[in-house]
Amino acid sequence: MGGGRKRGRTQRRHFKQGRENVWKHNPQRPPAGEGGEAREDNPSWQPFATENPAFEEYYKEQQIVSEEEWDSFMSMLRKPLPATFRINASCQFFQDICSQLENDFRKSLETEVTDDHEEDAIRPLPWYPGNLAWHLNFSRMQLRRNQALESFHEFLKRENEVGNITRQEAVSMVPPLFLNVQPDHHILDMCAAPGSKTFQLLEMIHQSTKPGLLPNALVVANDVDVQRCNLLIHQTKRMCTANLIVTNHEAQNFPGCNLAKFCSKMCMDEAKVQRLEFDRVLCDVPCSGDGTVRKAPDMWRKWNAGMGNGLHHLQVEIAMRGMSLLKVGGRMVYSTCSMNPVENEGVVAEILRRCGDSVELLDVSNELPELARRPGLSTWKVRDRGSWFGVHEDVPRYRKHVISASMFPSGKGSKDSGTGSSSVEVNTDVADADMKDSTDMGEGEQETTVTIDDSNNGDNLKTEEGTKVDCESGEVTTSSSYKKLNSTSIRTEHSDYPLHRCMRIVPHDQNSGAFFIAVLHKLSPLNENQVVDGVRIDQNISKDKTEKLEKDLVSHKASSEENTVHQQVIDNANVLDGEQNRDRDNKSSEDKSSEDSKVNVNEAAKPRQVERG
Ligand SMILES: C[S@@+](CC[C@H](N)C(=O)[O-])C[C@H]1O[C@@H](n2cnc3c(N)ncnc32)[C@H](O)[C@@H]1O
Repeated sequence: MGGGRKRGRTQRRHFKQGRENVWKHNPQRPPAGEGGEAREDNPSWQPFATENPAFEEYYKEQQIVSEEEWDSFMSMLRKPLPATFRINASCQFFQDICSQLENDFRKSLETEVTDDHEEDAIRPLPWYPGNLAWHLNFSRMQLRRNQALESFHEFLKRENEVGNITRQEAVSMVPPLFLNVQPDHHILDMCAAPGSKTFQLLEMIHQSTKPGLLPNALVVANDVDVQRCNLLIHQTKRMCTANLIVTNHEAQNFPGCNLAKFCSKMCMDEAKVQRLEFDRVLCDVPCSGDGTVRKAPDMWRKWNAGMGNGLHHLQVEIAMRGMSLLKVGGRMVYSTCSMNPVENEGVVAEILRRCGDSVELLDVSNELPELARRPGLSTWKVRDRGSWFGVHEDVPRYRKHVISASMFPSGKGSKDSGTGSSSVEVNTDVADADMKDSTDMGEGEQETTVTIDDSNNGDNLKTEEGTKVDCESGEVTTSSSYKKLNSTSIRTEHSDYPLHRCMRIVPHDQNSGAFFIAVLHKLSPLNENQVVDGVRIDQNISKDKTEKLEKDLVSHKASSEENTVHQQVIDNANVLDGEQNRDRDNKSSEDKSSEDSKVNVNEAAKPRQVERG
């Protein structure tokens, strides 16, 4: 307990220091001595600059909302985000908490309503099942400062601390709901920290289990950042569950795990080792986070188009690893708190391209009907160093290693694609982004920390030929092959995939943050080419590469046969999926045919053309 208190204080100190840094950069900082603390109730003064012309230009061009609603969209983005929380339906005092909210607070807080559009001080979110999620007509700041709200604030803090409620941004509660979790599921949360969605998943598996009994389900919550894993553990220990494993891996290289069901002697027999496959995968990837701007207003200052471009490949690789770890018949939800199509529809389209007929994008329009959402985009553009590109072919050759074909709607690369379309690295050339989620934070937790190295995305950028390009005007001041394309006259393309099935949540539809969600269903095992090191199936793999793949597959098989490990969960880092499955009794899988997963090495090494259209 003492340690927890200490950590809380340290986090608060870091949070304050973070604020101070924001103040330093904020030209609208109130003059000293004018009592100038951030005051949301003073309309004439904003604690942060809530403008960024590049941001506005970008999203206007991407047409994420219509021209008519642009002003409502922008003005909602500039408003502080109302606080929301979720009740833990698996907790002992669940009924008492519900009745306290309905019968006491809902009435006693009525007089505190300040928003003309809202009648209730607190109300359940209509789309969340069982009235378990609540919306407050107060921001977190108001909650802290308003005397009349003090007892309510104390209630929230107390119940949050013991795990009876969780303070979490409304839109962040959406992805787990689309997983349709059952109490016997194996669930992988690939990028889990700080753990709000993990907690939600734990609530779901415990909710339908009788008190005192443990569900058969297992949640594996992973994050690459060890400090954030600490936050994740701190968050999830409130659940007192035995059904959680926290891991610290790169999600894109998440190891294949085998379950040894019986005692160690039996494990000697390879036939008894069972591969751990997941019925559900949550792929809530690191993203530019611009959908959280209402909660993290320093995003206005930090935002640049390169942030999304720089994360696209990592997001694809994480999602592909998730897909390969998913059982046939299972669901994976891909989500971001970004509005950027390069991080959203662009990634989903690339997953569909790589997985071919093995994966479908589900139409979930009949699930959570009260949740206001918009269809995903089928057309978008890519912005790089001040220029817009609608097709990959128009990207200058020397930028093709950064701006790859997979970022575009068709995913089709030009002949001079360079390595771009098969790159699996995070493009630190574009933005060195250390993305932190800010959708879910309780009291005393840290606020968003987004560290973007935008040195390459400043106003004036140097091209590789040493030519200066003005990012916003796009003017080239000396001769260069990097020519500005007028965004209205550029060629654009349309994706053939049913990307309208993706869901976009926009802030002005239901007074929330912005979010992106896609629900994917695995229909059959992935072809090995689809998962091996991100090798693109739509490329002609050279003979050399094919031979190398064959060799790797054979040598992997040999080594995995030599190294039979005897432990309860056997961790085979970075092994190829199908290969690992081979020759094993794979009864746990819902595979429609276990024969499907027995891939012939020579067959597997051949490129398979499954791209549509
Ligand atoms: C959007 S946040 C996740 C929020 C979390 N799902 C929740 O609801 O609380 C993204 C997380 O991805 C983690 N991350 C970044 N790169 C990663 C990688 N390569 N593998 C695994 N996790 C990664 C970050 O540390 C961060 O905690």
